[in-house]
Amino acid sequence: MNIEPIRQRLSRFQPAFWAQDPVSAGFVRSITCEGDVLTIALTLPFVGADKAGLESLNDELCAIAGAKQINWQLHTDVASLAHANEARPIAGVRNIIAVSSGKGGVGKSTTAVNLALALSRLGARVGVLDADVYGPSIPMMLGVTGQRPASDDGKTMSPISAHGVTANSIGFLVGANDATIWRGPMASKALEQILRETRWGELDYLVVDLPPGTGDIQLTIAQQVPTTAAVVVTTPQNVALADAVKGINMFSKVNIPVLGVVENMSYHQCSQCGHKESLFGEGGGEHLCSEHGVPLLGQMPLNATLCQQMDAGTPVMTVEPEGEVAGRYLNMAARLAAGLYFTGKTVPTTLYTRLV
Ligand SMILES: Nc1ncnc2c1ncn2[C@@H]1O[C@H](COP(=O)(O)OP(=O)(O)OP(=O)(O)O)[C@@H](O)[C@H]1O
Repeated sequence: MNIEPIRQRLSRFQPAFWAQDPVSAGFVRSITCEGDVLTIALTLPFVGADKAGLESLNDELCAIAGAKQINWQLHTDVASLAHANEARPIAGVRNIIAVSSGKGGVGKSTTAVNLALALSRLGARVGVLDADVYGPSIPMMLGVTGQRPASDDGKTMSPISAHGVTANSIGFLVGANDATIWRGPMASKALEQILRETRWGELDYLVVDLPPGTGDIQLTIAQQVPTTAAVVVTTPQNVALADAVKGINMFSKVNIPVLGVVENMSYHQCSQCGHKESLFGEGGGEHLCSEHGVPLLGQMPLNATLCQQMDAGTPVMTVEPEGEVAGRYLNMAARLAAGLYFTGKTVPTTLYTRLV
């Protein structure tokens, strides 16, 4: 069979969030036709492929190939991308995504946890590092408060597993109130230890929840972690947006690409009548993104259930994975994963080795 017309059609198709078509991106592994089944095998270097988008080509491809059925074989092997700073890489961890916010309380940890769970649901191996040493909330949000990472050698720790991801946090090691009095150097030393002494194993993505703000501490942390790229979380209020700009500028100062902005608490939708109300103003995130040339990864409305679920340690991604809110996180995660790949530079993967 002449596969050239099939390749040509694929090369004119750009799935959602991709910066290239599958052919020019080098994702097509093989195209074969047996009987009346056309099999197209793709190897993707990120999770969250737009399968529905690809399948929208089925009728056309069948007509081109004279086939009756298309068999898409999607294989994912997440690429390691070069990290943007001088920090020593962590063997086995392919990509590190820092989640930050200029202002406190805008939903940074909520976003970090749900994006991590969404990446995991899309098929990735995911870890979460709670670098918010002054207010570690990841243990509570993952429902594992009070657990302690085990250490069989007295030097390294096994991360805690919850809802399909692994996590470590200063909150597992000291009382939450003890951490808040730490000064900058102490906090960053503690973080260095949790980052490097955790046996993360093989991870496609490590999501790092940074402390809020854009001061020296955040900058030090962003530089001590071998960060691949960052996400900035904001609410639509002017005060939060102004601080989000500081966050974007902070990352650009240390050459860490900002993959996008998540606008959280974008609006309130009445659970009774469905009426939408923009409590904090409208279009703030969009405006910020267009002004600073970064993508708007997504918007998340104010949602009382989401808040209750996070407080109870049963995140929305796990209790209502098919729901509207989870769908928004899955969409952001797919956009994030593709954006990370297309803005990055692929490097060889270093395999995990047990620390001795
Ligand atoms: N979209 C949302 N709708 C409703 N509640 C939300 C939403 N996002 C976050 N929250 C709630 O707001 C509170 C603050 O969220 P979170 O702890 O994620 O913020 P943060 O920016 O990480 O805070 P900090 O500055 O303390 O690190 C939490 O109780 C959380 O459940």
